[in-house]
Amino acid sequence: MYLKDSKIIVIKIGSTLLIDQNKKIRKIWLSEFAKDIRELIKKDKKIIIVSSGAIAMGCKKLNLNKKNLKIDKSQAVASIGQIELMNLFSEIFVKQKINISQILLTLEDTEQRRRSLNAKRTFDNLFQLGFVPIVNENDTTATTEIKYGDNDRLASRVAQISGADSLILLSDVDGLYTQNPKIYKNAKLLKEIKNIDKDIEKIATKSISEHGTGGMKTKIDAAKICQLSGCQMAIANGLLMRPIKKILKDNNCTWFLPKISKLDARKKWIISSISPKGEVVIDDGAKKALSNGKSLLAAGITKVSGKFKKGDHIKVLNKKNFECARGLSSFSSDEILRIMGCHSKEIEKILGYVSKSEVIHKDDMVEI
Ligand SMILES: Nc1ncnc2c1ncn2[C@@H]1O[C@H](COP(=O)(O)OP(=O)(O)O)[C@@H](O)[C@H]1O
Ligand SMILES: N[C@@H](CCC(=O)OP(=O)(O)O)C(=O)O
Repeated sequence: MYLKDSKIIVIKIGSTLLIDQNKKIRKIWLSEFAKDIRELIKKDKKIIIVSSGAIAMGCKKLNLNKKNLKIDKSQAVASIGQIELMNLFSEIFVKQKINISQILLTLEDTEQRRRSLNAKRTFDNLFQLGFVPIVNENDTTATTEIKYGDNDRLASRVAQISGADSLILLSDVDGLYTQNPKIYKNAKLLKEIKNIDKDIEKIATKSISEHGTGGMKTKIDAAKICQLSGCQMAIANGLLMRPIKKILKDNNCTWFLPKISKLDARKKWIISSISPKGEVVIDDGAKKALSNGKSLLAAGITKVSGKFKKGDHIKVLNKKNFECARGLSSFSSDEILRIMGCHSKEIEKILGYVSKSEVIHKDDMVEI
């Protein structure tokens, strides 16, 4: 599918792209990149940018060297640099009429299910409002043990949470090479990777630049997360002007292909929920419909138990009280109490507002 057909795209920008070796901000580059984003938005794509650079921008302002910073100092530097970073985006993106917002995440925000669902909701709402979220790690509060430390893995979690089709890690090289191309001039670019084996892990080494953090190692970790989320991931050269246009035109980068589809990844996540919040019992007609791959409608529900909210994981039981499916409810338990046994057409009248017609949509449900 690659980029052309992706609806939700996460793009990660490394610090090296925003600040050059002489500590100069690469404004022209960012302006060109903003044009790329404008083009994608025009094609109705939803974009999330994950941008590094808080520490690099803070170091620039304070005239410090990133390599010698201790963790507590770097947290203060990040807090100073994050404003600089967002001011930079704001100044440049406004010229392309792109609305931006800021989201600062910690490891806990992406690893705890409820918090990650909240983050997903915020992304969805920002898309609806027509804003491009710009994400960074909340470096000011994250300490070593609870820190991503690199935005490559953070970006892959953001891609997973937002249900992205593609993640692009823009770096200072064309992609993953057989050896570090900054050291070995005859290294060869690998264009497509289906399986991340030991050989791939071995060639992905650290960065040699002052501002880069994880090198290829953390990009491979990110690729592994993407492969299991049904998201394709590219490492591409961001130093070029209009880097996204270049990918669309030449595709001269490294693509990591997902191991499962996005739908399967979602279903795997649904089935692996450890604590469903409630249950609904269904009649034989509804059971038959589920076995035929249909959604669960209110008409087939005979009982509801537990207290749950819209979007929560629930169990579906047959009339003998055996679990036959699991899914994400489109209604709260209180709402289901009022609409169960009713025809879908009646729901709006009963609840007094417009809502979905399925209690669990087939894409949000796994049969057991
Ligand atoms: N096998 C490899 N192929 C490409 N780059 C590699 C490889 N091994 C190590 N690298 C290093 O990874 C760097 C990119 O990562 P990094 O500096 O962390 O950038 P970013 O800011 O984009 O995260 C390259 O500049 C290169 O020095
Ligand atoms: N959150 C940090 C980013 C750390 C990071 O991943 O940097 P990079 O390797 O340049 O993408 C910052 O904003 O400085």
